[in-house]
Amino acid sequence: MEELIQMIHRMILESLGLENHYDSHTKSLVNSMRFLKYYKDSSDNESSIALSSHQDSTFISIVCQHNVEGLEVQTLDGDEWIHATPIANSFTVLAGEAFMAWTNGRIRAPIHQVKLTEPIEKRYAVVFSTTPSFANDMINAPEELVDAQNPLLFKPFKYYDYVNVKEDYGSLKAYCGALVTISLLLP
Ligand SMILES: O=C(O)CCC(=O)C(=O)O
Ligand SMILES: [Fe+2]
Repeated sequence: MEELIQMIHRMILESLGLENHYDSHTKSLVNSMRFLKYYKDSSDNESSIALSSHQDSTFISIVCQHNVEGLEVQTLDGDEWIHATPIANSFTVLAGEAFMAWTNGRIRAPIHQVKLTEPIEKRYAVVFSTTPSFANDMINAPEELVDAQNPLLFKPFKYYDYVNVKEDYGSLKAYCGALVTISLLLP
């Protein structure tokens, strides 16, 4: 799994022309694995939200749904939820806020949720994630990704400081979004 995660990081960095950052970037990662179990009340005939909508804080999360659907990803315009239908022998990869900030918004952290619909009563999932290491958790977009057309979107921040207060702020933008000034040229 670690190999797969590293490969995904490499593919993202290569697609952004950041090969020279690969070694320092991968050295600053830690891997984690979570086992999740969801229940739906059997008296509840409607679909129910088992995990409310959120953006992951991580760099990436690899979700294995064990062939029981439920993961839904919101479209960018916020109008629709796309079902991430489980496919045998495959995983769903989600980018998180750490990657969104580090790539200066090139990689988006989608809003997602878990919804259980009839007849599902129980669901297991395994999530493998990468986050910054405790020793080096500063998230600072490489200068190659910041220019006049792509101003810095998030001020440099310490990842674990943010994770500790994430619930109070509600979004990374509210925590450290950089002010984008728009100058109007009046005639
Ligand atoms: O259970 C899933 O499919 C997704 C879990 C998830 O989004 C999370 O743990 O952050
Ligand atoms: Fe998530």
